Amino acid sequence: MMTKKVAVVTGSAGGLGRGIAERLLKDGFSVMIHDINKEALTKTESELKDLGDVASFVGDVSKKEDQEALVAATVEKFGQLNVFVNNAGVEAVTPFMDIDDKELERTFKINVFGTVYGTQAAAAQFIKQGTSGKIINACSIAGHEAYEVLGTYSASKHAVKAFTHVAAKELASKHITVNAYCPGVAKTKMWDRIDEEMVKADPSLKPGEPFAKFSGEIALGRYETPTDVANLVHFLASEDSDYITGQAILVDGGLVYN
Ligand SMILES: NC(=O)c1ccc[n+]([C@@H]2O[C@H](COP(=O)([O-])OP(=O)(O)OC[C@H]3O[C@@H](n4cnc5c(N)ncnc54)[C@H](O)[C@@H]3O)[C@@H](O)[C@H]2O)c1
Ligand SMILES: CC(=O)[C@H](C)O
Repeated sequence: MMTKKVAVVTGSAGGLGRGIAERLLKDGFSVMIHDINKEALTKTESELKDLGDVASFVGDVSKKEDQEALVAATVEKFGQLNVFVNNAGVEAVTPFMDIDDKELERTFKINVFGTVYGTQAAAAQFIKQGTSGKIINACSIAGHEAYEVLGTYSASKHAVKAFTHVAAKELASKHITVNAYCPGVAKTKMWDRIDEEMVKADPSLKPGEPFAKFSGEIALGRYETPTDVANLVHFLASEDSDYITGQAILVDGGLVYN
């Protein structure tokens, strides 16, 4: 009997992470969903359980010990680890001159330190198992371009892209691939908050206008859904992507071209 492959998706109580977890369950993975928000995570786990083998783990990606415990709990529950999706992330919306220590620390601790800790914990497990493995990071169009009032966030996603390249180079000899998905504009709770903060930063804007302006520039004429992102992560988690590593792939409907 073939053993089922096992995936972890961080920050998957809602938004893009939940969409990714759903898709990987449909693909036949056993999936450990994970989030800092226990209540939302428990609800999501019960909603996903009919799709396949799902379990949940509450943790904070910015804490190295939590990331290690997440991998340990996954292996204890499902016997191995094959795919680790560093999806959890937070936004920061502030005019450049007002960026402060608190914002820099929070954003970098979650988006950058979290990705590094998750990658280290997953790679250590793949090496211990003596198997190949796939690490898949959440980057963004903001990791390719830089956007006004999104300076801290853009810088954090550029750092995620750089760590994706470096980890891919260093881990290739262990048959571990490291890639990133770079979504454009998806209507999740993150964009609800970005919209609200952009309106606060520029009172000439009305609620909904920042989202409409960003998504209005998408060549394919509609904003992104979690399914659009999950379709790419499905590919990056599959054997079809075995010869791809170190890439930060845009999945944005035609918004950023590089
Ligand atoms: N929504 C977009 O348009 C968009 C575009 C590009 C990239 N992204 C990236 O995709 C990822 C998911 O975005 P989303 O829109 O679904 O966000 P979201 O805010 O809707 O969901 C993020 C989830 O991560 C969890 N989380 C936050 N901090 C955490 C922590 N410290 N530890 C564990 N979990 C934590 C939240 O509780 C939440 O459930 C993020 O990395 C984001 O930067 C989103
Ligand atoms: C939230 C995000 O990464 C882009 C700017 O939509």
